[in-house]
Amino acid sequence: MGFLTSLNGPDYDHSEPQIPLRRCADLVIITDTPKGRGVFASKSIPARTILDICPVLVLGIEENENHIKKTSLYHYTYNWPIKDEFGNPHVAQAVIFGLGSMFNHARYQNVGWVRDTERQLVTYYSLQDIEAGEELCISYGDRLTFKDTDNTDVPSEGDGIDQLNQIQLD
Ligand SMILES: C[S@@+](CC[C@H](N)C(=O)[O-])C[C@H]1O[C@@H](n2cnc3c(N)ncnc32)[C@H](O)[C@@H]1O
Repeated sequence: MGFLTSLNGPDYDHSEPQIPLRRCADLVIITDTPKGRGVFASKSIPARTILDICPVLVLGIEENENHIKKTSLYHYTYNWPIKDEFGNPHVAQAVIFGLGSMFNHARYQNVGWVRDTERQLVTYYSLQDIEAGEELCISYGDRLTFKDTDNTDVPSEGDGIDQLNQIQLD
């Protein structure tokens, strides 16, 4: 069985209401980075280490449109697939508790994640060996609402290219 399969597979007994949680101990938050707060490795972390298993709050689509979109919380939400009463798919937003909301964006991310829609969890894991002192980042996609401090290739304002558009977390 593969590593990712084991995140959603036999490790979890879906008939049990009890969900095992795991967080890697070798992580710190640094508060004064160019990206604001960020998650960093305090020791080296091997590839495919589970970093955090985070519970999720799925927001109603109208709740998000009418309220959350007007607040800073919106910049911490993930796209979350849901189905309506007729089984039609929609994309809602979800607040991720735990470290999931603290990972900054990098185009070359070293953190991957797996969504468990049934149990409303996201599991984060290292995609590669990570050195002590390295920042742990996910990719938010290529439509960002902010200027990426890592990416010096972003065209300057006035180039007519609207790159800093909407956040897109998957
Ligand atoms: C989900 S939060 C990440 C945690 C955040 N840094 C904090 O201090 O709470 C997303 C916000 O972090 C900042 N951010 C994340 N990645 C960034 C990057 N590559 N360059 C600049 N700012 C970034 C942006 O302000 C973005 O709206």
